[in-house]
Amino acid sequence: MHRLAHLARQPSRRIIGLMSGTSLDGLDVALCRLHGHGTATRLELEHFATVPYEEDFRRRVRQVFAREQVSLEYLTLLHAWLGREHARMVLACLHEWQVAPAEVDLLASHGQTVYHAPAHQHQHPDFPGLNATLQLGDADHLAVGTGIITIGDFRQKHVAAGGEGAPLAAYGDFLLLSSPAEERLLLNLGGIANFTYLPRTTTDASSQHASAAFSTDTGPGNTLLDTVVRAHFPGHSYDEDGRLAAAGTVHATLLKELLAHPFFTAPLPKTTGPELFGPAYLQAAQAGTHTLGLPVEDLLATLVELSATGVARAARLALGEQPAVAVYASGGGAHNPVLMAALQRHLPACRFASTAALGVAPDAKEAILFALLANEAVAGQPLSMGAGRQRVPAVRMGKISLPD
Ligand SMILES: Nc1ncnc2c1ncn2[C@@H]1O[C@H](COP(=O)(O)OP(=O)(O)OP(=O)(O)O)[C@@H](O)[C@H]1O
Ligand SMILES: CC(=O)N[C@H]1[C@@H]2OC[C@@H](O2)[C@@H](O)[C@@H]1O[C@H](C)C(=O)O
Repeated sequence: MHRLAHLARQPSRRIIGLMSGTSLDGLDVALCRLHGHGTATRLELEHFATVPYEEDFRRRVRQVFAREQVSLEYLTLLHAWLGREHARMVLACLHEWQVAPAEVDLLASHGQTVYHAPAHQHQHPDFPGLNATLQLGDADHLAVGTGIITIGDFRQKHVAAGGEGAPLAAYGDFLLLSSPAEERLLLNLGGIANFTYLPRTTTDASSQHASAAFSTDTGPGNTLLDTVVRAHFPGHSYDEDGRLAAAGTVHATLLKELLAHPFFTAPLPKTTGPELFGPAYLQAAQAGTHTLGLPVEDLLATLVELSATGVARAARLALGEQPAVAVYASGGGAHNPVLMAALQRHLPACRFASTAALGVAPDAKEAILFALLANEAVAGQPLSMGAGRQRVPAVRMGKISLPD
């Protein structure tokens, strides 16, 4: 605790942010130097790596991932095992980068979301209106395994304060990427797609512009695309550069059926996950439109269109009929030219670029977010954002795990 108090007073901190997302492609590890805190934060990314998950690793996570019913024994074992595995991966990165654990101030661990249950999605009769979310990979294992003080389990505070536990991106995007020059959407195309809306900053009152920033999920990003590729091409996990989708044709009837889900018209902000946008949702829509035998290229083309339409609809809900803002993309889907082209078509008045144009590596952005949140937990203040229904809970997030 003395060490934490000391750290809080330092002008800068060296923090590793960890993110393991819904795509289960690997653990993102971002070693950051953070200067200051709050709106004065400045960040340097010193090192970044994605430690890929082996097939057997993914198999274990999939035993419980987004499943309504699982073995409680398996879940318990996985919680400890993931913490230990993530610690091992962090140590391997540090070894590679020739950085000693003692040279790192904090580890910020998101863990692995295994179930996301916002009230609108679970509708369980025993828990009406209750938002909940569960991340595995216990932070004590990371702290003890690496010797680095670890801040983990960020999402619970957000839920406790009235949010759905996600997206947390608004907190980091607001601190790092707000601009006096332009209105921005920070669009993350992961397994699930989400964006942060950032109005222009005004010169004086940062509190005023903070009042309108918020983030929301928009629907599937890559998750359904990956599901289809895995089912049709064993050993492959995604449609590289959208080549298969580019060769297909959008099936209008299937698209309409997929878009009929009330999630797409629900007010912002909202969150979702593969619990909803998974194989059962796709199968039901295909069965209902007699398209179970659709060629895989057409199916992928339709799902790209679904992801792009989800983003465009949410952008219109946030910004009106003809959004005309700067959009900065990140996440794996930003590497998919077919998806990016569809987005530009849906939002013709927006200017698209990668977050790289803002100095933030697009694959590292979510891991960086957790480093930022840990920095705020230790040295910052709760941040107030959003207005009305879009109010973002004013909280500092994360729990402290000490190595000894
Ligand atoms: N070159 C590429 N072409 C097409 N798709 C790609 C490419 N590179 C990555 N992707 C997609 O990006 C996915 C990984 O994205 P990312 O790592 O952002 O997801 P995540 O962080 O796990 O998800 P989330 O943000 O929902 O938690 C891959 O599974 C794949 O679908
Ligand atoms: C519950 C959960 O893990 N949600 C993730 C997921 O991946 C993308 C999207 O769905 C987003 O809402 C969130 O992650 C990012 C890092 C966030 O909280 O901003």
